[in-house]
Amino acid sequence: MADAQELPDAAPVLELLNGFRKSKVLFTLVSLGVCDLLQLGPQQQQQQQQQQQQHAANTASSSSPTASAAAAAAAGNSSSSSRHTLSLQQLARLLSKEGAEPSHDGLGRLLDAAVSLQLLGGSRDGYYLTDLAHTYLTRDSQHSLVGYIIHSDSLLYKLWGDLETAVVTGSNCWSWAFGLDSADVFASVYSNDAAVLRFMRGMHGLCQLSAKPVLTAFDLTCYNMLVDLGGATGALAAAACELYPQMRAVVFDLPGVVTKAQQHFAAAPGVQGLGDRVSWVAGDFFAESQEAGLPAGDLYVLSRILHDWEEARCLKLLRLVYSRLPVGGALLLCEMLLDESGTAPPEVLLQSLNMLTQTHGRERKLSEYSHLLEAAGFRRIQGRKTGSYLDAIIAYKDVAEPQAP
Ligand SMILES: C[S@@+](CC[C@H](N)C(=O)[O-])C[C@H]1O[C@@H](n2cnc3c(N)ncnc32)[C@H](O)[C@@H]1O
Repeated sequence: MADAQELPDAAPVLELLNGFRKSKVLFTLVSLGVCDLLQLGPQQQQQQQQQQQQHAANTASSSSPTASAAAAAAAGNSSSSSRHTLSLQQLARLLSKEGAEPSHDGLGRLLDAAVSLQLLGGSRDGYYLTDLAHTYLTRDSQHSLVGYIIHSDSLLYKLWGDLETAVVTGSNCWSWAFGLDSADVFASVYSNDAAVLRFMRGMHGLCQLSAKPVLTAFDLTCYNMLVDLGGATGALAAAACELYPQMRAVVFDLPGVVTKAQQHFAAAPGVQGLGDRVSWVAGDFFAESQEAGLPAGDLYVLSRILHDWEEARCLKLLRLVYSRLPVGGALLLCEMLLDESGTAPPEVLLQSLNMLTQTHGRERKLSEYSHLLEAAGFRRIQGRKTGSYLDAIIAYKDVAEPQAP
């Protein structure tokens, strides 16, 4: 047996072994709403409690300010230089459910772990949000990742719990983890109204992270009408209109998603103010008769769409886009690019496993996207690593009909 000195350091194994614990601290901190409470601070908390009491006493009053209005006001006032602090006792009281406070011991351990992970600062006498948490872990932040964190906690964590089965069978985990339909992925993702909104909030936050880098990876100044297929909340479409003053955009998505986008996101920061430059159309890009359904444009976008599907459906969608584009038009793909070796970067390989647990798709190399795009008729295909969450690929329609392969 090898001498102890010859053993490789076990630290990387222990780091991997414990990785899920860190994720779960983040998930629990956010799902309990600790960061939102710290963002509000004691004054706003008191104000909010008074408003709730007033509201309860006078339910007829429709002009009572809401908690989120108070949160927005607090968000406006809050900065890293004027941090709110709440003690363990205060937080426990604010987190009471039906009069029962959470265990001070349990909550204290969670909060101290969050301090060690640089999500919070302070100690039991007074915790506060770090800049990181203030920006990404509060619901009302313009850059909030709370939606994707809640989605990860409520769905992905359980789907990944069945990774071994996914690996052995080569298919997603919806039926094992939730008893849902593994064949109809989006029917499973959108299993109820709350799930639709949760997924959309998740997509919104992540999309905002890389919208600018993917939209500036290539020169898009000559396009006037962007069609974002599967564009969900309109985050990317809105960012495109902000970056390119000549551009208008239409977001195409499933009917239930479009309804929610119009209800909940049309007034979101970044989307609001663009007037009628961003609009939504409901439909199904896999429906049989698509000629009339898909909006017309000179720049189509597929952002995190192809990674949901196997090659046959990707090709079907790419051929449809090609047929709808005018000559001179382009398609922008926003996806994570695998290196040509197929063994890096790690985050893309992990995302490909993530797609295995929940979709029919995978992450791909530029050469694999090129192959699909060429088969659909596209030419002059270029890929760019953006250094951000998503990479960009552009492909052009130079001739009216796809050439025979
Ligand atoms: C992974 S999300 C990507 C959302 C957005 N493009 C982004 O990057 O944040 C996939 C999107 O495709 C939409 N979608 C799935 N199947 C669709 C279909 N058959 N027709 C239209 N949209 C669809 C979903 O509703 C969802 O908004």
